[in-house]
Amino acid sequence: MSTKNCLPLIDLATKQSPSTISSTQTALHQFGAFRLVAPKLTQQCLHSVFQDARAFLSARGFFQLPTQVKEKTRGYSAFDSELVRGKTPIPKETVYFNKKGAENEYSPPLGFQCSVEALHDEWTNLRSQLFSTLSSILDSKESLIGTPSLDYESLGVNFYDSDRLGDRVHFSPAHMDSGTLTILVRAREACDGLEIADLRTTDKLDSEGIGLDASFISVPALPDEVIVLAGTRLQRLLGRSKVRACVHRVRSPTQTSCNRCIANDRLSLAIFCGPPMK
Ligand SMILES: O=C(O)CCC(=O)C(=O)O
Ligand SMILES: [Fe+2]
Repeated sequence: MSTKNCLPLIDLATKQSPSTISSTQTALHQFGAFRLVAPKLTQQCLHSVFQDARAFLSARGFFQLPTQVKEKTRGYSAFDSELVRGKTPIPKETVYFNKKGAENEYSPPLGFQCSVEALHDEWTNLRSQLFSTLSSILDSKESLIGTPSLDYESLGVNFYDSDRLGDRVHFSPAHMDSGTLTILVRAREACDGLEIADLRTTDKLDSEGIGLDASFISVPALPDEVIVLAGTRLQRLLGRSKVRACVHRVRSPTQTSCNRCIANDRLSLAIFCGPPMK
């Protein structure tokens, strides 16, 4: 089953056709996900954010800084420090931006902050339109936009290094995100291990059960597109009959059946967000 057939592509610059509307309704129920045209986001990520995050040619990226420096940096979350379902460590490092938290000795390097800010500006141009399009596709009686308790944003740059994985097969075990939507931006490495569950292939409702039982499809990173995942908050708000929270996982490169995956490390950028006030 190819992603292009399963996950519809929304282009916010055009009116949604009846067939896009109906395939998006289906996809939100079957996978909790769809694709979004966002060339400015992917370009900013590839040409700027990811280069500041990872060593590139001669320049040292944030994740190659000494551990003692990273650990004192605001927003940094160390390797294996985050847990899925409160028990399984995730073999990744992340730096979170615009998340309220303890003040730390260091800020992320200025260039890195600026490139993330430029990407965030591109995202801000899409945010209201994405949520209003989603409301109309789902014919939602809940007003998504303008609800103070839903208006939040946090942005994380994730770094996965297969040298530190040991015998684990997943960079990220199957899980659901707890927010409203997650926008995932990745490098153009066609098949980078991201997989989502086909929720019609299982009766299980919890992410652990779904992870063990469901069929998963791989979601390649396509040029100029990002993936939008529904979180448990959107599922609760609109009801499981309309939207299911996406269960997703990331296979390590050695476990990916695609021989174009040669990179040992992997970067992704996740924007966790709810609808804005206007
Ligand atoms: O790295 C990815 O592609 C997935 C990241 C993810 O699932 C998350 O940050 O919640
Ligand atoms: Fe996630």
